[in-house]
Amino acid sequence: MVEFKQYELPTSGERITLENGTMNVPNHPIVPFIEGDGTGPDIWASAQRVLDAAVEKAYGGEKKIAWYEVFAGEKAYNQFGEWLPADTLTAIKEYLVAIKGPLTTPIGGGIRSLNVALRQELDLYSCVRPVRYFDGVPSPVKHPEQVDMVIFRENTEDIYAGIEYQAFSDEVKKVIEFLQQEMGVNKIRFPETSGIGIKPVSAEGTKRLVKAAIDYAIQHNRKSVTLVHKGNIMKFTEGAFKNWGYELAEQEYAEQTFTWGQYDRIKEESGEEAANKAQEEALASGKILIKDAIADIALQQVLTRPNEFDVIATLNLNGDYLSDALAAQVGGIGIAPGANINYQTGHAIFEATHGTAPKYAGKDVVNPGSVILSGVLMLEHLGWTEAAELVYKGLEASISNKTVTYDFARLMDGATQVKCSEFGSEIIKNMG
Ligand SMILES: NC(=O)C1=CN([C@@H]2O[C@H](COP(=O)(O)OP(=O)(O)OC[C@H]3O[C@@H](n4cnc5c(N)ncnc54)[C@H](OP(=O)(O)O)[C@@H]3O)[C@@H](O)[C@H]2O)C=CC1
Ligand SMILES: O=C(O)CCC(=O)C(=O)O
Ligand SMILES: [Mg+2]
Repeated sequence: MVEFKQYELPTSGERITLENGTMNVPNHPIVPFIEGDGTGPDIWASAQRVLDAAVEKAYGGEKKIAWYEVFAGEKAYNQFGEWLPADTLTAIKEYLVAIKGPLTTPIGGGIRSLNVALRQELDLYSCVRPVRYFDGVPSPVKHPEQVDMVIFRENTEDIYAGIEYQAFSDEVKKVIEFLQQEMGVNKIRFPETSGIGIKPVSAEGTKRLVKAAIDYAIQHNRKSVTLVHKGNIMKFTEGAFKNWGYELAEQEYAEQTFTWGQYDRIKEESGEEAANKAQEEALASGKILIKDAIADIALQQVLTRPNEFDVIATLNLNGDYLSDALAAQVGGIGIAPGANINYQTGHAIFEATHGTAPKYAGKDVVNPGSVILSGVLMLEHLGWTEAAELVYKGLEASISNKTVTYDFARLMDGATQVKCSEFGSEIIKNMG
């Protein structure tokens, strides 16, 4: 039996478990939730109502989520004097699947990101962010319906891991001295006034992420996985990510994939025509194309040629940039869901792509769509697809009736602008 230092045990529900790779979901699973900072309480309240209504409607009361509040961020600090109490990690480890609102990270000083800490502590190495279009959502591009991509962002490494030394500190002096004296580095432009950030990227970290992306592509009949990297400049981190990605595909998925690495080798040995033919045949036989793109041009091409991108596997920072940019194409960050998953342990935290949007905190105005859709990803993860479908139905109808929150209303002709809580009610009403 789990023991908490400060939290009370859940009063109802049962544990979700993972045995031999199979998840067992009881009818009343305990699901820890973190409300979040800023707009978190508004969007979480709306999302919880929508998810409960969908489950109730889909299963007539037979299934029900036993929500269990755990704490992080400002609420945790105010109640327990800690930003991320150990009990929160214990609870998520114990109950496997959790959902959270956004948490604030100060810029340039103060605490490090609690969002990143949760991903690192639980080793949630895959940040999965599907980007798809819902009919009627206002978009800045001509063909938003062509956007149907799923980003697999490595979630534990890269410059995002937070290994940084502040300019003028004793630590940074040591690091710079080491680099200059032991490693012969003479390229630090202003060594006296530099901060230093370190970017670890490993073969294991890359391969488990790319494996998750390829597995997803196979399970969901996707056509390609694009490895997005800046390997021309950062050869041994981003370049290695590309090479390890191809290596994994060729070693572990030879039957299911064809890579641009293979294409290049055939081209070199037998010419372009032979390489084109080999690729065509592989794709015609249903193999998934594993290709790559350098991050800067990828950011342009997801916009100009969206139908050439399907599943994307990328490093932590590229994935962060790419997820907000892609969200814009299909109507913005108000409907951009995500999941942080470790496919081995089964631990998963579902969360929106956006942050706390502090200027709207407590105003009940922002779009709860991202957390609602993150909840839908969670329902799908639990196998509760009937409930997930109901939320999609309610959301699609609310958008097509043009009864929407401010972010959509400001771009839609003839829209009725509703509050965050009212949008939740609208979705529930439109579930049918
Ligand atoms: N996973 C997490 O918990 C994340 C946390 N953060 C943290 O959040 C804080 C604020 O970050 P910031 O850079 O301002 O980015 P935010 O994503 O919080 O907000 C930026 C803008 O996005 C729009 N937006 C955000 N959420 C919604 C929503 N639900 N509905 C409609 N529009 C929305 C608003 O645009 P507009 O002004 O046009 O209305 C808002 O001003 C920082 O501390 C950051 O570290 C950031 C990202 C992820
Ligand atoms: O942790 C944060 O504050 C920002 C995280 C973020 O932007 C993201 O995960 O997309
Ligand atoms: Mg981000």
